Order: sequence, then structure tokens, then C-alpha cells
Amino acid sequence: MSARFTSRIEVAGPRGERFDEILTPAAVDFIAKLDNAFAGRRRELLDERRRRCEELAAGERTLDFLPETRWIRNDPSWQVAQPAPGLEDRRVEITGPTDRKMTVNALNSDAKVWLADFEDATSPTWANIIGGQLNLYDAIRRNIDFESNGKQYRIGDNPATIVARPRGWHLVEKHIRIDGRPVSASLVDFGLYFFHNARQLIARGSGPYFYLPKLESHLEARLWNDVFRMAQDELGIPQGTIRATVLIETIPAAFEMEEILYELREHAAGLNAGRWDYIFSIIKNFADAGADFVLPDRAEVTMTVPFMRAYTELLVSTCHKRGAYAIGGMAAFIPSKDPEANAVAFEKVRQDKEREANDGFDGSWVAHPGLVPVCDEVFTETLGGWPNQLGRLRDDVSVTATDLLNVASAGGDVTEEGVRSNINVALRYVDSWLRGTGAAAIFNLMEDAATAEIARCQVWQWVRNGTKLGDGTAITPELVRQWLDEELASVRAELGDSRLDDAREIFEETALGEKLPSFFTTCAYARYLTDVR
Ligand SMILES: CC(=O)SCCNC(=O)CCNC(=O)[C@H](O)C(C)(C)COP(=O)(O)OP(=O)(O)OC[C@H]1O[C@@H](n2cnc3c(N)ncnc32)[C@H](O)[C@@H]1OP(=O)(O)O
Ligand SMILES: O=CC(=O)O
Ligand SMILES: [Mg+2]
Repeated sequence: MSARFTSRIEVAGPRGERFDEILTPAAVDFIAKLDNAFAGRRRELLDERRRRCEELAAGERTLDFLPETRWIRNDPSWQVAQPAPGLEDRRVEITGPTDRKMTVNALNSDAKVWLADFEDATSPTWANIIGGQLNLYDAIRRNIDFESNGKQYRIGDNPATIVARPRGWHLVEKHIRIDGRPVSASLVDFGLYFFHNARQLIARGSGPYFYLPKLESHLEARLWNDVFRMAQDELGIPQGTIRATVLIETIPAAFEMEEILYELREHAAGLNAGRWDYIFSIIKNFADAGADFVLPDRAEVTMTVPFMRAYTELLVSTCHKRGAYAIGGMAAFIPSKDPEANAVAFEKVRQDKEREANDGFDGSWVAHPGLVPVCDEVFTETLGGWPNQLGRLRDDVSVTATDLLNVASAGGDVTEEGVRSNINVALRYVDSWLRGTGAAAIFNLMEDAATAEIARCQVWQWVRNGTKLGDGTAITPELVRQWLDEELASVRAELGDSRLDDAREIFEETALGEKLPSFFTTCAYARYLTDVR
């Protein structure tokens, strides 16, 4: 169903129950104002991303710390804003999609923060996006009690602070159109959440807080900062009320961490080490750059390989130099019903959090309520009586461009099991995503858009480089197609028909095509998640 709000603005998505409470004329007008002001710059910055990626692929460019912003890195006088109410203590943060049940469960999980996710953990169907906004709207107003399967869902006395993660700059929301063109998905998710909830959150002693995903440069951070300034002005909310934590999850952004904090300094709360998209970004940007950039099996790219350690060490030292929180990333292990797998998962998560706490992170992420106590315990032990370890300046850290780009330092092998696992996981995850679920437990691991991007991108990189298995067999398109047939058959035997044919099509296109598409989500969204052309 389509509703025209003005001669320029059209909402083309179906009207779900209570969607009109979110898609009010004033809220849609607010998004249109943001889009009018910032759509052009967004497009230019996306063009710049494409240019950089192509130049890197062609060997015409390398990545390094920017000479033109050295003055920002050398200027000792600036710090980011003070921690805002509810964000002083971030020792454990739970992430997850914004469906109704998970909203209540995450808020009650005893985590300090809930990352309410419209990005990696959400399949961006119209129902998920507007339904998710409704759930947040209701949760913030404590109007979300319900019963399901005999269980009462009700927000308790000490809920987590909500930090919403809008979709990245690369995505559009085709169901809202201005002058016939789709608006930026980032502005839709940010705009609706901010418009409806900013004042409520402030009145309740919290505030409008955001995680910003997949940034590739400080100019993209500047764009967000300008969005914040305009949004605060429009609603008459004091400048500097918003807080944003930026995910450093692309390789270009790793070279601009300090500049990103600088651009957002009046709104910056910290940086997060988004490890999965970071690995994806490295593969994507260097997929064509030769054998030195070929990564081993996905399971072998751990946080302790030298180039990943360089990244997290630089992140902590950069943050603490500027008074910003350093938040750790997601260990993919989740609780399991099998006691043995469960024990392994808890031990792996504990080790991951211990490494982060020892390195100086102020807190970290978990994917499941069952993991909150582990993370809490580890950080509480390290923090002592303090809410953070901002005082640990990590002056000992010195990371060079070579350290960040030393992808070969990962070592490890590519195996048949690794290739098959990538194919299998990608099929299962894309199938789930097409059915509207953006985070899934697959083989006892949390899989989401970022981890699935790694899976299909690795296959493309291995094929492109003719990477060899231990027995000398080269990974060719023919071999991958043969294994794809076999893996598909085994997944189909388990799941039934599902959306596996579509998942296969997406896999072939994004893992075996002549060109490596930037994201599987952009093409799959346009083709399968919306009828709007
Ligand atoms: C790369 C990145 O960006 S990481 C961040 C993005 N990814 C994520 O956020 C993933 C978040 N995690 C999840 O979505 C889920 O934990 C999954 C899909 C991996 C597993 O979910 P399930 O299979 O439902 O797990 P399980 O059956 O053990 O859940 C038990 C209970 O915990 C709840 N639960 C599980 N994970 C979460 C979560 N992250 N937030 C809130 N509640 C959760 C379930 O809803 C269920 O509740 P119920 O007892 O009321 O029915
Ligand atoms: O968003 C987090 C990541 O690891 O990707
Ligand atoms: Mg991510």
C-alpha cells in the first residue's frame, strides 16, 4: 500500500498494525528534511568509497595514515565529550535485533547497554524496520508487556541503556521515496528513532545514543556529526546531547580512528572493534591484491593474529588518548544445549573477554543473555572499583601501517572443510535473512550479515587467486560449484525447500561472479526484500 505524504514524499511499504504511529507526517517530514540536506554528500562519499576500493584493487593506491590530518593526531588539546547518563559504565553490552521478545530480553539481561540493531543482526524487511521502531518506542515508554508461550515479558527495574544502531550509509530504504528516489536507510533508522524518542529518553534520565556502523572515513563521521547537529536543532534539543560510538570495522577507517573521534568529538562516546566486518573489509579491499592478502579458513582468523592485534591495540590507545571508551567486539560462540559445546563456548568467550580487558578495553559485546555474566565477571575483575579504564593510556602502543596491513601474518591454511563450511554457512544464513531473520545460530556460532559477508567473500578471493588446498588442488569455480551442489543438497535435506534456491543464486552472484560485489545485502535487498522498484 502506498501513501503520499506530500507531492514529494511517498511511503510505499505495506501498512502494518500501528505503523501509522511511527510513520506520522511529522516524522516522515523530519526524515525528508535530513535527506534533502545530506543525500548529495552521502552519494559523493559512497562514490569515494568505490573509487578507493577500485584503486586499491588495481594497485594504484595503498592505505596509510593521512598526512593532511596529522595536525589532528598531533594536537594534544582536544578530548571527546564526557560520558552521558547511562553510558558511564559499559563493561558488558548485549547486541541483538529489535523484535519484541528480544527487546525485552535484552533490556532485562543485566547488560549495561543494549545495542538495538538495525544493521548486521537485522534482515531489513519493511516489517522488521518499522516493527523494530515500534518495539523501541513501546519499550522506552515501558509499554511493552506481553505473554508468549506461557512466559510473561515485562521490562524489569534496571534495564540496559539503549544504543540504537541504524543501517550503514551504503543501504537505502526503498519504501520511503522522495521525488521518486529511495532515502538513505541510515537516515530512516536514525531519524525515526530520534524523532520519536529523543525527548522521552532525556526525560527518563537517558538520551538518544547511537552506534554508527561501517564508516570508511572521517568525512563520513563528519556527515553523521552534521546530521546530529541538524536533528538536535530541528527538535530544539541542546547540541551535544546525542552520543555516538563508532564501529571501526573497515580497514580504511582503521587509518582514521583519531580523525573520526575528532569530527564527532562533541557527540563521541567511543569506538568499537567490530571484528567481523573488519575482516570482511580487508578481504573485500584486497581481494585482488595477490597471495599476501589471502586469508586462511575463516576459523583461523582469530583476534590473536598479529594484524588483528595491531588493530585492537591501536583502537584502545587512540580512544584513551582522547577520553573515549574502547569497546570490544563479538566472540561468535553462543550457549549450546550440548554440554561439551557449551563448555567450549563459555571458555572461548572468557578468553576473548580476558584478552580485551587486559588490553585496556572498557567493556565488550556479547550476543546472548547467557553470556552476560561471563563478560561482566571478567571486566569487573579488571576494572576493580572503576567504571572504565580510561586512565590506562597505553602509551606503550606503537602501530604502523605495515602492522595493520600485514595480512600474511595470519598464517594458516585453506582447507576443503573451510571452503565447504563457508558455502554451507552462507547458504543457511542467506536463507534465514531472506525469511526475515538477520541473526542465526549455525553450528553453535552466531552468524549475521558481517560473518556471512566474510564467508562468500573468502570464496571469491580464493577462486580469484587460484588458492591451493593442502594437497595442491586449486580452488576453481568448477570445484566450488560442485561443492555448492553438494552442500545445498545436504542443507535442503535438513531445512526443506525454504529460500535455498534464492540463497544459491545470491551466493553464485556474490562469490563466483566476475566482479566482487561490495555487499550481498544491497543486491539481495533490492531483489527479494521489497517489491518497490
Ligand atoms: C558482527 C556483529 O555485528 S555482532 C552483533 C550483531 N549480531 C547479533 O546481535 C546477534 C545477537 N544474537 C542473536 O540474535 C541470538 O542470540 C541468536 C540468533 C544467535 C541465537 O538465538 P536463539 O537461537 O533464540 O538462542 P536461544 O534459543 O539460546 O535463546 C534463549 C533465549 O534468549 C533470548 N536471546 C538470545 N539472544 C538474545 C539477544 N541477543 N538479545 C535478547 N535476547 C536474546 C531468546 O530470545 C530466548 O528467549 P526466550 O527464552 O524468552 O524464548
Ligand atoms: O558489527 C560488528 C562486527 O563485528 O561487524
Ligand atoms: Mg558489523
